[in-house]
Amino acid sequence: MTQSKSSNIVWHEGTVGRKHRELLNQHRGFTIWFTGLSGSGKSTLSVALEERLYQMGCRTYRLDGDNVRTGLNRDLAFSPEDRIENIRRIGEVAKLFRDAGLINLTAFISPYRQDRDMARNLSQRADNDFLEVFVDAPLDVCEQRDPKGLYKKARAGSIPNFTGISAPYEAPEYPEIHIRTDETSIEQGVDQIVAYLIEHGYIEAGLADTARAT
Ligand SMILES: Nc1ncnc2c1ncn2[C@@H]1O[C@H](COP(=O)(O)OS(=O)(=O)O)[C@@H](OP(=O)(O)O)[C@H]1O
Ligand SMILES: Nc1ncnc2c1ncn2[C@@H]1O[C@H](COP(=O)(O)OP(=O)(O)O)[C@@H](O)[C@H]1O
Repeated sequence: MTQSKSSNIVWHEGTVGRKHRELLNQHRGFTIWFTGLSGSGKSTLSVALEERLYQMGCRTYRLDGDNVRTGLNRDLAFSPEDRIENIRRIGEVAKLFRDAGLINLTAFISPYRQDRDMARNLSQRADNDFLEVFVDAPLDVCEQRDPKGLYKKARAGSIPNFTGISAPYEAPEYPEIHIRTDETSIEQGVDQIVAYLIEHGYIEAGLADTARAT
Protein backbone atom coordinates (compact mmCIF):
# COMPACT_ATOMS: atom_id res chain seq x y z
CA MET A 1 0.00 0.00 0.00
CA THR A 2 1.23 3.53 -0.76
CA GLN A 3 2.39 5.29 2.38
CA SER A 4 1.45 8.86 3.19
CA LYS A 5 4.02 11.41 2.03
CA SER A 6 3.34 13.67 4.98
CA SER A 7 4.73 13.20 8.45
CA ASN A 8 3.56 14.39 11.87
CA ILE A 9 -0.01 13.39 11.13
CA VAL A 10 -2.27 12.72 14.11
CA TRP A 11 -5.74 11.19 13.64
CA HIS A 12 -8.46 13.48 15.05
CA GLU A 13 -11.42 11.65 16.55
CA GLY A 14 -14.82 13.41 16.58
CA THR A 15 -17.58 12.98 19.13
CA VAL A 16 -20.05 11.72 16.53
CA GLY A 17 -18.80 8.40 15.21
CA ARG A 18 -19.81 5.73 12.79
CA LYS A 19 -21.94 3.93 15.37
CA HIS A 20 -23.96 7.11 15.98
CA ARG A 21 -24.48 7.63 12.26
CA GLU A 22 -25.48 4.00 11.79
CA LEU A 23 -27.98 4.34 14.61
CA LEU A 24 -29.47 7.43 12.96
CA ASN A 25 -29.64 5.67 9.56
CA GLN A 26 -31.10 2.53 11.18
CA HIS A 27 -28.74 0.26 9.29
CA ARG A 28 -25.06 -0.53 9.10
CA GLY A 29 -22.61 1.19 6.80
CA PHE A 30 -21.04 -1.21 4.33
CA THR A 31 -19.73 -1.45 0.78
CA ILE A 32 -21.13 -3.59 -2.02
CA TRP A 33 -18.22 -3.82 -4.44
CA PHE A 34 -19.28 -4.91 -7.94
CA THR A 35 -16.50 -6.22 -10.17
CA GLY A 36 -16.63 -7.68 -13.66
CA LEU A 37 -15.88 -7.16 -17.33
CA SER A 38 -17.17 -4.17 -19.24
CA GLY A 39 -20.74 -5.03 -20.25
CA SER A 40 -21.14 -7.71 -17.57
CA GLY A 41 -23.86 -5.65 -15.85
CA LYS A 42 -22.15 -3.81 -12.96
CA SER A 43 -23.82 -0.45 -13.63
CA THR A 44 -27.21 -1.97 -14.43
CA LEU A 45 -27.27 -4.10 -11.28
CA SER A 46 -25.91 -1.40 -8.98
CA VAL A 47 -28.53 1.09 -10.21
CA ALA A 48 -31.34 -1.46 -9.80
CA LEU A 49 -30.11 -2.50 -6.36
CA GLU A 50 -29.80 1.11 -5.21
CA GLU A 51 -33.38 1.73 -6.32
CA ARG A 52 -34.55 -1.31 -4.32
CA LEU A 53 -32.59 -0.27 -1.23
CA TYR A 54 -33.94 3.28 -1.51
CA GLN A 55 -37.48 1.88 -1.55
CA MET A 56 -36.59 -0.05 1.58
CA GLY A 57 -35.61 3.18 3.31
CA CYS A 58 -31.84 2.63 3.20
CA ARG A 59 -29.32 5.43 2.75
CA THR A 60 -27.08 4.71 -0.20
CA TYR A 61 -24.46 6.20 -2.44
CA ARG A 62 -23.29 4.74 -5.74
CA LEU A 63 -19.90 5.24 -7.36
CA ASP A 64 -19.51 4.24 -11.02
CA GLY A 65 -16.35 3.96 -13.12
CA ASP A 66 -17.42 6.21 -15.97
CA ASN A 67 -18.73 8.89 -13.58
CA VAL A 68 -15.78 8.98 -11.19
CA ARG A 69 -13.37 9.11 -14.11
CA THR A 70 -14.87 12.46 -15.19
CA GLY A 71 -14.15 14.03 -11.78
CA LEU A 72 -12.03 12.72 -8.93
CA ASN A 73 -10.06 10.39 -11.22
CA ARG A 74 -10.01 12.39 -14.43
CA ASP A 75 -6.21 12.35 -14.38
CA LEU A 76 -6.17 8.57 -14.75
CA ALA A 77 -6.32 6.39 -17.88
CA PHE A 78 -6.15 2.60 -18.26
CA SER A 79 -2.50 1.61 -17.81
CA PRO A 80 -1.99 -0.95 -15.01
CA GLU A 81 -0.55 1.83 -12.78
CA ASP A 82 -3.52 4.12 -13.40
CA ARG A 83 -6.02 1.34 -12.72
CA ILE A 84 -4.25 0.56 -9.44
CA GLU A 85 -4.44 4.24 -8.42
CA ASN A 86 -8.06 4.40 -9.59
CA ILE A 87 -9.05 1.53 -7.30
CA ARG A 88 -6.89 2.80 -4.43
CA ARG A 89 -8.75 6.13 -4.44
CA ILE A 90 -12.15 4.47 -4.81
CA GLY A 91 -11.26 2.12 -1.97
CA GLU A 92 -10.51 5.13 0.24
CA VAL A 93 -13.72 6.90 -0.79
CA ALA A 94 -15.71 3.73 -0.12
CA LYS A 95 -14.14 3.60 3.34
CA LEU A 96 -15.34 7.16 4.00
CA PHE A 97 -18.86 6.23 2.94
CA ARG A 98 -18.83 3.24 5.29
CA ASP A 99 -17.72 5.56 8.05
CA ALA A 100 -20.61 7.84 7.12
CA GLY A 101 -22.90 4.90 7.85
CA LEU A 102 -24.10 4.58 4.27
CA ILE A 103 -24.57 1.58 2.01
CA ASN A 104 -22.03 2.31 -0.65
CA LEU A 105 -22.29 0.61 -4.06
CA THR A 106 -19.24 0.69 -6.32
CA ALA A 107 -19.23 -0.40 -9.98
CA PHE A 108 -15.69 -0.60 -11.31
CA ILE A 109 -14.06 -3.26 -13.46
CA SER A 110 -11.35 -3.42 -10.74
CA PRO A 111 -9.49 -6.10 -12.70
CA TYR A 112 -6.75 -6.91 -10.19
CA ARG A 113 -7.43 -9.21 -7.26
CA GLN A 114 -4.74 -7.53 -5.16
CA ASP A 115 -6.37 -4.10 -5.53
CA ARG A 116 -9.81 -5.39 -4.59
CA ASP A 117 -8.28 -7.05 -1.54
CA MET A 118 -6.55 -3.77 -0.68
CA ALA A 119 -9.91 -1.95 -0.84
CA ARG A 120 -11.46 -4.66 1.35
CA ASN A 121 -8.68 -4.50 3.92
CA LEU A 122 -8.84 -0.74 4.41
CA SER A 123 -11.28 -1.37 7.24
CA GLN A 124 -11.36 -4.55 9.17
CA ARG A 125 -14.50 -4.81 11.23
CA ALA A 126 -15.32 -8.18 12.68
CA ASP A 127 -18.75 -7.95 11.04
CA ASN A 128 -17.31 -7.75 7.48
CA ASP A 129 -18.43 -4.47 5.99
CA PHE A 130 -17.15 -5.13 2.46
CA LEU A 131 -19.02 -7.48 0.14
CA GLU A 132 -17.55 -8.40 -3.21
CA VAL A 133 -20.10 -9.12 -5.94
CA PHE A 134 -18.69 -10.91 -8.98
CA VAL A 135 -20.81 -9.78 -11.93
CA ASP A 136 -20.07 -12.61 -14.25
CA ALA A 137 -20.86 -13.10 -17.91
CA PRO A 138 -18.64 -14.77 -20.51
CA LEU A 139 -16.55 -12.41 -22.61
CA ASP A 140 -18.47 -13.31 -25.79
CA VAL A 141 -21.77 -12.35 -24.09
CA CYS A 142 -20.32 -9.01 -22.92
CA GLU A 143 -18.98 -8.46 -26.41
CA GLN A 144 -22.37 -9.19 -27.98
CA ARG A 145 -24.06 -6.79 -25.57
CA ASP A 146 -21.41 -4.12 -26.17
CA PRO A 147 -23.68 -1.40 -24.70
CA LYS A 148 -21.20 1.39 -25.49
CA GLY A 149 -19.67 -0.03 -28.67
CA LEU A 150 -16.28 -0.25 -26.93
CA TYR A 151 -15.53 -3.92 -27.70
CA LYS A 152 -15.99 -3.19 -31.39
CA LYS A 153 -13.48 -0.35 -31.11
CA ALA A 154 -11.10 -2.49 -29.04
CA ARG A 155 -11.21 -5.30 -31.59
CA ALA A 156 -10.52 -2.75 -34.31
CA GLY A 157 -7.45 -1.69 -32.32
CA SER A 158 -8.60 1.84 -31.56
CA ILE A 159 -8.79 1.29 -27.75
CA PRO A 160 -5.55 -0.04 -26.25
CA ASN A 161 -5.44 -1.99 -22.96
CA PHE A 162 -9.06 -3.00 -23.18
CA THR A 163 -10.06 -5.38 -20.38
CA GLY A 164 -10.74 -8.89 -21.66
CA ILE A 165 -9.23 -8.14 -25.08
CA SER A 166 -5.79 -6.64 -24.52
CA ALA A 167 -5.69 -6.23 -20.73
CA PRO A 168 -6.27 -8.82 -18.00
CA TYR A 169 -9.25 -9.46 -15.74
CA GLU A 170 -8.61 -11.54 -12.62
CA ALA A 171 -11.89 -13.10 -11.53
CA PRO A 172 -12.60 -13.16 -7.77
CA GLU A 173 -11.83 -16.46 -6.07
CA TYR A 174 -14.08 -16.09 -3.04
CA PRO A 175 -16.67 -13.36 -3.72
CA GLU A 176 -19.46 -13.08 -1.17
CA ILE A 177 -21.94 -13.07 -4.06
CA HIS A 178 -21.56 -14.48 -7.58
CA ILE A 179 -24.12 -13.49 -10.20
CA ARG A 180 -24.22 -14.99 -13.69
CA THR A 181 -25.93 -12.22 -15.59
CA ASP A 182 -26.18 -14.33 -18.75
CA GLU A 183 -28.33 -16.83 -16.82
CA THR A 184 -30.46 -14.53 -14.64
CA SER A 185 -32.58 -11.43 -15.12
CA ILE A 186 -31.69 -8.05 -13.60
CA GLU A 187 -34.57 -8.54 -11.13
CA GLN A 188 -33.24 -11.96 -10.10
CA GLY A 189 -29.77 -10.50 -9.61
CA VAL A 190 -31.15 -7.83 -7.28
CA ASP A 191 -33.23 -10.44 -5.43
CA GLN A 192 -30.11 -12.57 -4.95
CA ILE A 193 -28.19 -9.69 -3.37
CA VAL A 194 -31.07 -8.54 -1.17
CA ALA A 195 -31.58 -12.13 0.04
CA TYR A 196 -27.88 -12.30 0.96
CA LEU A 197 -28.07 -8.97 2.82
CA ILE A 198 -31.07 -10.13 4.85
CA GLU A 199 -29.73 -13.62 5.51
CA HIS A 200 -26.41 -12.25 6.77
CA GLY A 201 -27.96 -9.49 8.88
CA TYR A 202 -26.89 -6.46 6.82
CA ILE A 203 -30.44 -5.22 6.52
CA GLU A 204 -33.64 -6.25 8.26
CA ALA A 205 -36.19 -8.43 6.51
CA GLY A 206 -38.91 -6.00 7.61
CA LEU A 207 -37.48 -3.35 5.30
CA ALA A 208 -38.15 -5.61 2.29
CA ASP A 209 -41.80 -5.90 3.38
CA THR A 210 -42.01 -2.11 3.58
CA ALA A 211 -40.70 -1.88 0.00
CA ARG A 212 -43.29 -4.38 -1.25
CA ALA A 213 -46.10 -2.44 0.44
CA THR A 214 -45.23 0.86 -1.31
N1 LIG B 1 -9.21 0.35 -21.99
C1 LIG B 1 -10.36 0.23 -21.32
N2 LIG B 1 -10.60 -0.91 -20.61
C2 LIG B 1 -11.76 -1.00 -19.93
N3 LIG B 1 -12.73 -0.04 -19.88
C3 LIG B 1 -12.52 1.09 -20.57
C4 LIG B 1 -11.33 1.27 -21.33
N4 LIG B 1 -11.39 2.49 -21.92
C5 LIG B 1 -12.56 3.05 -21.56
N5 LIG B 1 -13.24 2.22 -20.74
C6 LIG B 1 -14.50 2.60 -20.09
O1 LIG B 1 -14.16 2.85 -18.73
C7 LIG B 1 -14.95 2.06 -17.85
C8 LIG B 1 -14.07 1.29 -16.85
O2 LIG B 1 -13.58 2.15 -15.87
P1 LIG B 1 -13.16 1.57 -14.47
O3 LIG B 1 -12.75 2.74 -13.65
O4 LIG B 1 -14.25 0.72 -13.95
O5 LIG B 1 -11.89 0.65 -14.84
S1 LIG B 1 -10.82 0.01 -13.86
O6 LIG B 1 -11.51 -0.49 -12.67
O7 LIG B 1 -9.85 1.04 -13.50
O8 LIG B 1 -10.19 -1.06 -14.64
C9 LIG B 1 -15.68 1.04 -18.68
O9 LIG B 1 -16.99 1.04 -18.14
P2 LIG B 1 -17.86 -0.27 -17.96
O10 LIG B 1 -18.21 -0.68 -19.36
O11 LIG B 1 -19.05 0.23 -17.19
O12 LIG B 1 -17.10 -1.30 -17.21
C10 LIG B 1 -15.61 1.59 -20.10
O13 LIG B 1 -16.79 2.31 -20.39
N1 LIG C 1 -29.07 -10.10 -15.75
C1 LIG C 1 -28.53 -8.95 -16.15
N2 LIG C 1 -27.92 -8.15 -15.25
C2 LIG C 1 -27.34 -6.99 -15.64
N3 LIG C 1 -27.35 -6.53 -16.93
C3 LIG C 1 -27.95 -7.29 -17.87
C4 LIG C 1 -28.56 -8.53 -17.52
N4 LIG C 1 -29.08 -9.08 -18.63
C5 LIG C 1 -28.81 -8.23 -19.64
N5 LIG C 1 -28.14 -7.14 -19.19
C6 LIG C 1 -27.72 -6.00 -20.05
O1 LIG C 1 -26.30 -6.02 -20.14
C7 LIG C 1 -25.81 -4.69 -20.27
C8 LIG C 1 -24.81 -4.44 -19.16
O2 LIG C 1 -24.27 -3.14 -19.29
P1 LIG C 1 -23.68 -2.33 -18.07
O3 LIG C 1 -24.59 -2.42 -16.91
O4 LIG C 1 -23.31 -0.99 -18.58
O5 LIG C 1 -22.37 -3.20 -17.76
P2 LIG C 1 -21.03 -2.73 -17.03
O6 LIG C 1 -21.37 -1.63 -16.09
O7 LIG C 1 -20.53 -3.95 -16.34
O8 LIG C 1 -20.12 -2.28 -18.13
C9 LIG C 1 -27.01 -3.77 -20.19
O9 LIG C 1 -27.42 -3.43 -21.49
C10 LIG C 1 -28.07 -4.63 -19.49
O10 LIG C 1 -29.39 -4.29 -19.84
